[in-house]
This record gives sequence, C-alpha cells and structure tokens, in this order.
Amino acid sequence: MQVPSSTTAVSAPGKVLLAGGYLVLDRQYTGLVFGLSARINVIAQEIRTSQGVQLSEIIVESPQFLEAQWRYGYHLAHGNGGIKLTQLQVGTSQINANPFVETTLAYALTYIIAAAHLKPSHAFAPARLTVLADNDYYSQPHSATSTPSSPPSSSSHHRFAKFPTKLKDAHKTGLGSSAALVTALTAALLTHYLPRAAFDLATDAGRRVLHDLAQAAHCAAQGKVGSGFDVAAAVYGSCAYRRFSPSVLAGLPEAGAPGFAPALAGCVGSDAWDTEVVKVTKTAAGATTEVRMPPGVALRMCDVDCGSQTVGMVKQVLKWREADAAASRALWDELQARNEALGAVLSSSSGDRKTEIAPAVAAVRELVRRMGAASGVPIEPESQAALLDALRDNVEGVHEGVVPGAGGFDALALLVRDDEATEVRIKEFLARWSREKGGSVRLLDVKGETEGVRREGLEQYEGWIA
Ligand SMILES: Nc1ncnc2c1ncn2[C@@H]1O[C@H](COP(=O)(O)OP(=O)(O)OP(=O)(O)O)[C@@H](O)[C@H]1O
Ligand SMILES: C[C@@](O)(CCOP(=O)(O)O)CC(=O)O
Repeated sequence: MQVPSSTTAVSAPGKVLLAGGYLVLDRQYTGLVFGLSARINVIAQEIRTSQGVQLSEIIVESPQFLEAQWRYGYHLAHGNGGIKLTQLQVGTSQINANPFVETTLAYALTYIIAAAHLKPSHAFAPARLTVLADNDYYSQPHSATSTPSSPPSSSSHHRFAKFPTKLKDAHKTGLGSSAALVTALTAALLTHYLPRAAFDLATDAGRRVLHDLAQAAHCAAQGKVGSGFDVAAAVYGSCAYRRFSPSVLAGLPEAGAPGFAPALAGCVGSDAWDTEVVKVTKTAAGATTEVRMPPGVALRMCDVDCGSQTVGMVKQVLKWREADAAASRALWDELQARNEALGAVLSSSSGDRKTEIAPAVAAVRELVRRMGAASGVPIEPESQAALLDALRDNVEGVHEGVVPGAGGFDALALLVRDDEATEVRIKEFLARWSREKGGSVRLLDVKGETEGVRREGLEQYEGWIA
C-alpha cells in the first residue's frame, strides 16, 4: 500500500464499567473499568494539493456511514480564544453537525497552538482524518459485502463494515463510541501536528496530556461533566478509576471565547487534575495485582435490544442518595468494599474460577439490586436478573455476569470461560431465550482488553485510505 510517510494512525478502546456504576461519580469511591477489543481508529493524512493551490481545511470522515463527512475551515478567534472552526458545506447536501468531532478539533488545535508555543499565525497543513470503528459499536445490520473504493483484499472489509445508514440512525450498543472517538481523534491530531519531542503517545506525559485534553473536550461536547471513566478507559485501558474533581474544568471559558487558549493550556497537565488511574497495585506482601481478567476467563458483552429505555436514572439515584444520606452511605461503602473484593479475585491468577468469581460477583449484584429497590431505579431489572441467573445456572462456562454501567435494560457483561465451546453454548442459549421471551439478546464479538490508546500500523486499513 502506497501511503505517505506522514500518515499516522491511532486507536482507542471502548469501555465497560463492570462495577462501581453511580459510585464512580463521587471521588470517595472508585470504578472497576475494563477496556474492550472494539476500537475506534483515526488515520491522519496530509491533503496533498496541486502546486499553487492553497487550502486551509480539515476534513473528518467516517466512510462506514452515509453522508458522514465533516469539513471545516478555521481561524484564530480574537482575545486569545484559540482556534475557531466553521463547518463547510459538502456538495449540495445540508450541513450535518457532529459536535463531538467539532469540539475535539477546537480543543486539540487550540492546545497545539497555545501549549506548544507555536506562532499565533501558525497555519495547519490541510489534513484528512478518517474514522474507522469496529463493528460492535453499532447493531444496525450491515452489509459485509459492500466495500470501499478498492476491491477487498484483506480482512479490513469485514472488520470495518459499511452501514447502510447515517451515523445518527445507527443503533449504538453502548460501548462508549464518543469517548473512544474523542480520545483517538485528539491523539491523532497531536501526533500529526506536533513533533515527537512535544507529544509522544508512548510516554506517561503524553498520555496525561491526552487524558486531560480528551476529558475536557468530551465534557464540553456532551454538555455535562460525568465521571469520565469512559475517556479514562479509552486512554489507559482497564483500570481502577477515581474521577477528577469537576472544579478542574469550572474556570474554562467556552471554546472560542476570549481567554480560552491560555486557560486550556494552563488546565491540561496541571496539578489540579486529581484523577487516579490504577492499572497495577503492589500489595504489602510484595505481590502485584493488575486490573484484568484471570487467565482463561473472558469478559464478554451482550446487546439486549428490547426497546425499553429509562431516562434520568442518574438523577433519580442521586436524589435518593441525598434524601437518605445515612442509609445510602452505608450501602455505598459496603458496595465499594465488595467491588474492590471482586477486583482482587479477578486479578489473582490462582484458584477455581467458578467458586471464586461467582460469589464475588453475586455479592456485588445483591447490593446493586438493593440500591435499585431503595432508589426506585431499575439498575438490575427483574428481566435482566432472570437472564443473568439463567445463563449462570444453565450454560456451562458462564461464571457470572452483571448489568454494567448505569444498569437498565440494554446490556449485560459476562465473565466466562474463554473458549469456543462456551461461546457456542451462550449463542445457542441466547437465541432460544430471545425466541421464547421475545426481544433480541445477542452476544457481541467484543472482549475485555487491558491496553488503552496506541499507535497502529497502516496495513489493516487497506482499501479505506488512499
Ligand atoms: N464512527 C464515528 N464517527 C464519527 N463520530 C462518531 C462515530 N461514532 C460515534 N460518534 C460520535 O459520538 C456520538 C455518540 O455519542 P454518545 O455519547 O451518544 O454514545 P456512546 O458514547 O456510544 O454511548 P455510551 O456512553 O452509552 O456508551 C455520535 O453522535 C457522534 O457524534
Ligand atoms: C451511572 C454512571 O456511573 C455510569 C454510566 O455508565 P454507562 O454509560 O451505562 O456505561 C455515570 C458515569 O459514571 O458518568
């Protein structure tokens, strides 16, 4: 494949919060976060123009989807407001905004100008950023046979399906596409435009800058400050996560507003960030424990498509917490202890999986159900509890499972024996369950993975990039 040497690619993983939903919103508690093998890839390329032609455009595109190209012009905002973008029309079609893409460009380009001490007159060479997401992020049926511009010659055409829909119509499976996108896009821009001495993804300092910048951009794009565990998973992969104080971002003006550029440069990498990400711990006895699955155990995800959605779950749980402070604190303290105990069981590499993992997960589930009952929120709804119990009790190789993250009706995370026979049994069981109970429960291909953001080789994108 002939691609210019200035082409760079990075990928960031999806997430699952196995334990610590709601608790992780509060810095007193932590979340047990796993990265997933489903990744969002971003490939950054210079746009070569013919001699004499001046272009100042940045193009982002998701060629797996219809009408998914976003073109931007940019200029320096007055009053140190950083880089401001103007979305340009593509052909005759109406402008369709992508706030996550646009905000990430504004944050990353402003940081590049402000923190790398480039001249304010600095012009970014025109670039094209191609986004390729692993299929499991979306459950819209895709045509495995449709291909990009050149004929299929590698597995990249199966790995990155072409969806017959616009991005906004694709059904998301909840693996954290926006956090992985913001993280991978930020990493691609910093790697593309900055010299390695100023930004290197392979160093702790580089990942720190990426984390802070991606958290800030993701919060701005979604219009709220969540716990940020999804961005932490995208940057660091599997970890025990303690959130940053929301006050870290409180003084940041809106992108493009006066003072935004120096405020962002001052914020990213500053000591005000109190995030804690622990991937490996040393115990008093000198042993090391790691946030991961034990050997022979896989973390698998199910997409439950039953059309039922619960909005405002976080609001309602936090209302209960305020209204019943003493009881909720006692419950959360005990749940935190059980979540940590689960993390310790998973990180130990000895012992019998069924007899250790199952009770540790069951202990967590019990308190999650109690929190759901107390707050009136279906965190582990009865239908999900019944499915989890049935999988655990009837399918050989399924140790246990949880309703991850905020809980609710649309996903399950399972801890299972990592072999093909178990996978076949789970698929057969879920097909039967879906037929008998109505709805559709599907095992996704995705698995838990410990690694966070990383540089990628270009071969795997053959056919998608010119
Ligand atoms: N392949 C993609 N290309 C470009 N933008 C994308 C892509 N995938 C996701 N996005 C952006 O992320 C948004 C979806 O973010 P949202 O937070 O709603 O979902 P999510 O992160 O997948 O959900 P969850 O947090 O429940 O896992 C899309 O509207 C789009 O702006
Ligand atoms: C409820 C909460 O703790 C987890 C939400 O996780 P998910 O989006 O359901 O994977 C919210 C948060 O951490 O931002």
